[in-house]
Amino acid sequence: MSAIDIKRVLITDPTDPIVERILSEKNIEVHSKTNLSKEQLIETIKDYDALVVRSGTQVTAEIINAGINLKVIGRAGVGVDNIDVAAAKKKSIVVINAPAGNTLSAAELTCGIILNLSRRIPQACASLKAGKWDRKTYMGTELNGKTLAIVGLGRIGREVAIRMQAFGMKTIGYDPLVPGDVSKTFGVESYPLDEIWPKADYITLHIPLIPATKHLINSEVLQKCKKGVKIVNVARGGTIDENALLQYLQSGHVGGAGLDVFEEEPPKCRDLLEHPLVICTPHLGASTKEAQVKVAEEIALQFLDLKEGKEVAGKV
Ligand SMILES: O=C(O)[C@H](O)COP(=O)(O)O
Repeated sequence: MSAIDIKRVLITDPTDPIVERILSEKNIEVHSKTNLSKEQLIETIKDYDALVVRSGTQVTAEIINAGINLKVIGRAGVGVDNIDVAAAKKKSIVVINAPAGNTLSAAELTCGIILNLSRRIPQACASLKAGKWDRKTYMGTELNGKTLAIVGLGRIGREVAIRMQAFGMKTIGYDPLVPGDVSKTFGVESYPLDEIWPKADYITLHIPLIPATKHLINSEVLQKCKKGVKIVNVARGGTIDENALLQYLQSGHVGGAGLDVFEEEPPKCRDLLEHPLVICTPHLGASTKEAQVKVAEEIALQFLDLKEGKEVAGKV
């Protein structure tokens, strides 16, 4: 790979200061400008040869084409669905992500959501804070002995499996890239998707948003699930058809949903957010101090490698 001359880096989403520290030690100029409007970003980007974003900045073809000096886009995180990778490739702009740094944080949030769904802790807490003493509504269920279906058995899915096994959950899963003998090594029995749905008490998604996964959870799938199934999404919003989910929550077929990500962010689906069986967080999977340091460091070090013409692990 030929060396990429990175001199000026623009950061447009809140990112740990370690990026700036690592890059400025190598005499790379770094400017952090968050909350830019689309127009401001189009105007600003022409002065930079590298861009660092999280999921907040929409790096559209228009932005990429305005980046007349742009050579690299670094995603301080995993998902690159907010970056028009095809438009970048057309202009020979290298896109990299930080594939490993936020794994544990995303897995831990997922486990927390599963526990919260089983006992409705946020709802019970809100009820008590509102002055009620309602022990009846908040009768829960144990996780022990229940089946957790994990769709996507990559880094995060595996960590979720291992942790939830400690609560006595049976873990099953599906991943087209992970054969059954491999998933067995971390205690997950693999099944084709169609066989997963009727077995699961809880379903958690750990998949990217690509055409094949858009609305993976839809009416047809929910119909095949057990009554009372609980759905967790700390991956990408578009993987669930939110209208279908709301309809199945309203009918009582779905017994709960824990959502950290949404088709549109911030979400506009108020009926879904306000449903009493829904617990939700504002895309916080990677929002821990540890994860943010790790992904920021991963991106900065890869920028230095690209500058030296080295191959990098996060090349998309
Ligand atoms: O894809 C990711 O890495 C996560 O969704 C985190 O997104 P964030 O960097 O915007 O928190």
